[in-house]
Amino acid sequence: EIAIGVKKEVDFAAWYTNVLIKADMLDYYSVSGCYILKPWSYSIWEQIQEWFNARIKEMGVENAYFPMFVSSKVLEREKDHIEGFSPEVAWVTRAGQSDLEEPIAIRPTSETAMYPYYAKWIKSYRDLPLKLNQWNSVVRWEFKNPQPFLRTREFLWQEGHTAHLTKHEADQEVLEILDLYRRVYEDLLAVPVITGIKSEKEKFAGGLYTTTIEGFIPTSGRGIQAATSHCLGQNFSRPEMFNIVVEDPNDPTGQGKTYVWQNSWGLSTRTIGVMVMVHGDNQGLVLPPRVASLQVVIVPCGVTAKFTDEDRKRINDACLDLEKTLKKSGVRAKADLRDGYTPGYKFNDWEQKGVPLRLELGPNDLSRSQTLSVRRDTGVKAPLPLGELETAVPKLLETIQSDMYTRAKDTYFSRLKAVTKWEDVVPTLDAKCIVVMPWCEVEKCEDDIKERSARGSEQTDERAPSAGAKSLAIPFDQSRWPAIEPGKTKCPACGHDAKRWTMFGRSY
Ligand SMILES: O=C1CCCN[C@@H]1CCCn1cnc2cc(F)c(Cl)cc2c1=O
Ligand SMILES: [Mg+2]
Repeated sequence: EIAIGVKKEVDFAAWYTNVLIKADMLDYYSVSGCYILKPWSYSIWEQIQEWFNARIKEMGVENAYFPMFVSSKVLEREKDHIEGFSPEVAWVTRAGQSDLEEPIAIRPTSETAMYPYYAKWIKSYRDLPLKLNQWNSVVRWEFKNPQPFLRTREFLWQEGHTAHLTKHEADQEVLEILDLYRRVYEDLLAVPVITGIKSEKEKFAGGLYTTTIEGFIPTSGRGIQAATSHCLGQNFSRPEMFNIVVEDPNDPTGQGKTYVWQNSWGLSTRTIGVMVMVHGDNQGLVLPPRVASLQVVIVPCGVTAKFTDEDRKRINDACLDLEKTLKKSGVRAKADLRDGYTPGYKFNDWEQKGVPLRLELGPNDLSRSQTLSVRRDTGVKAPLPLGELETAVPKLLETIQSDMYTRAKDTYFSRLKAVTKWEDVVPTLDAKCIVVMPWCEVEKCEDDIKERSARGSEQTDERAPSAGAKSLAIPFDQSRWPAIEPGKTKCPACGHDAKRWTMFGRSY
């Protein structure tokens, strides 16, 4: 039976929320747009945190904590930084019965909370580089319909904010962090991403450039910005902004000053939503073993009513032995000895929760001193000799991890369509694919593409118009597509000279 009650390809939005509820990942909360992260999903965030935290510390980044409150005069420090964002800023206006003198913003991101203090603390080039990170939550009072993990009014993330003496140093770190983000998705979550740079229109307006990892959700055919690493340039350190300036040791006169070069980078619990959408199926969640809080569940089988109590005990003890053996070899395993539930019920329960591997153990298995393994990702069953579990199970988990990644990567790449003729754009988007175009990189052209690619815009029939395509990224790796011949290859949208292959698509 369809455990989730609705098929993924039939009603994706309903499937998504059903999976999250049935897998006990979250619960709805009394404030709309907010969700409770239950242990089954929070443990995934903890795995990501542990992995990422260790690696940024190796880079010399230190964790700190700034207050969540930002005074209005500080937040509005630079009009154009927050223009466009201000409708989503949440404000504290009252405490108890009394109104506050000045409303206080709840941080939507921490640049304006942190950088006045960067200016205070950075007095000499010897104070550089300053590399601080925060694990916190931010609030953005979005009005578009919320989606758990993907668009919520409060979300958990990390936000790194660094200051450097030179652009070169900042440029290097931007890419180093971006590669860590790529690895969080590809190595931990088995989710493929494409690294690249954002167009001028799509970048963080307050920065110099934005690098990004772009995910892809095959079921909806939409791209999704999976994490970003911005170089802010000197935009936030210049005098009109936070005036973060040091003497320049590289200046031959010895009198020179330089504004510091800054980066900021963020990865959020959106990671979890992407992982659910990419790997989940009609039985529910499918967890990559690397981040599964439970990697192996052991279920006693074949124990029927006619069995004596000591038979039942013999099987249960054997399951407990398996659990102990696996735990000793570093596998997160658990024997499900719950009374009153049939094996079938337990199978369904753990399949919905996405546990990567099930080991069934019945009297026949015991007599052959083997256990029947069942993979969650493919359903493939294979007997494993009890004596070889310490090596066979970790190996099988690694195989599951890499197979999940390979399958997702093959799907992603099969949906990247090189398009050189405008008439192929909308059909490609409608086929739930991403358009990769030799693009001119002119912002006006980008606006046109978005407008002209909104389905139902050019055709006469007013079918439900769907959002146009926006540029997702200019991939760093251009070698996947035929070389663009400067002055020869033309942009399919406007006919100007194309510069680089660029991904366009509908997106979250
Ligand atoms: O994306 C990241 C990584 C982590 C640190 N921050 C940057 C830029 C954040 C842009 N951004 C994003 N959303 C915002 C919402 C707001 F209400 C206000 Cl006032 C500002 C912003 C805003 O600057
Ligand atoms: Mg936003």
